[in-house]
Amino acid sequence: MIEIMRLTKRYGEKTVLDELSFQVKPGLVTGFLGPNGAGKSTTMRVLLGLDAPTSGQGLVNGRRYATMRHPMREVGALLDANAVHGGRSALDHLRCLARGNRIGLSRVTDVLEQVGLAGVARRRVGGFSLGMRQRLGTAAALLGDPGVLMFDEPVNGLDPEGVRWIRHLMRSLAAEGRTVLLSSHLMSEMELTADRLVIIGRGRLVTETTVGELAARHDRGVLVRSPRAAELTGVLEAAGARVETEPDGGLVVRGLAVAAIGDLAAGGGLALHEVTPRSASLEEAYMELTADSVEYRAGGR
Ligand SMILES: Nc1ncnc2c1ncn2[C@@H]1O[C@H](COP(=O)(O)OP(=O)(O)OP(=O)(O)O)[C@@H](O)[C@H]1O
Repeated sequence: MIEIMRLTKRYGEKTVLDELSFQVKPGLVTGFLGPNGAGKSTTMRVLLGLDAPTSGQGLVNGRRYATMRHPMREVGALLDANAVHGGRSALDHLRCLARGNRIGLSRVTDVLEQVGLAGVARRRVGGFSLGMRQRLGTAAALLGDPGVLMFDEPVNGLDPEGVRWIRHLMRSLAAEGRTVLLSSHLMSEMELTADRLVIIGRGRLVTETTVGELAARHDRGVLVRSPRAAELTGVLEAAGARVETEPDGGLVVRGLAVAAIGDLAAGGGLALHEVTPRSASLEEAYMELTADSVEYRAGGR
């Protein structure tokens, strides 16, 4: 369990986190989304004791990171895949971490297998591609078999096979009952991986939701065409739908699912020539939600 409680972080005049509060529950993948500069990395850094909050706090299993005796056994994190000594081998890097955290060396072999790096374990990390470093960072996060895991943009640098692997790994870690927090600025990635979504912008909570809820909230109705549109409107409205007629005669129906519209039309003997759900894509919904909090935007918009 991760608890962010009224977390505020200022750098000089700049407020990076502004009374941010949310919780991340076990057994789920929680997607942590926000535009560039929203404060995702800063939140994770505070949780890991790498940055001190200006006020408020971030707790893992009810405790601050700094007070944990063997932190890697409680929380594993991948923040920056490049933050590793290039002169060492993957094996030495992990062994060193294991010793420092009183973790049995057999775990090193296990996690190297798990992330697919067993074959290159003795190679110098300096020669690793970004994707391989992401895997090594993931291995380090998993080393202490922690119940809480945090990954900052873990798919950066991974090829499609690697992206699929990470997605599967996140889901299986959550299925084992672990708390998984996964940051990204890409909704498309979260759509496939996350159960819950925590969306922030400019250091503030925009919304806590699920993929399904977000899609429903941005439902734009179902476009229906029928040669007997007026009669169909009556039937649908009688069933509780809100129906608007478009200039070209199409009906935009809200409050009824596609199947219900089809059934009602069939029941009334009314032919349908088109039934198209017009839900906004999750990406559009996310862009709308965060439009006011985008800090860095290309010119001309
Ligand atoms: N040490 C620092 N000093 C001053 N400002 C900082 C510092 N670290 C981060 N910031 C600022 O804090 C803001 C939030 O940064 P953060 O990296 O947490 O965002 P993010 O949501 O992770 O973004 P991204 O998706 O780009 O990684 C940014 O505007 C950044 O410039």
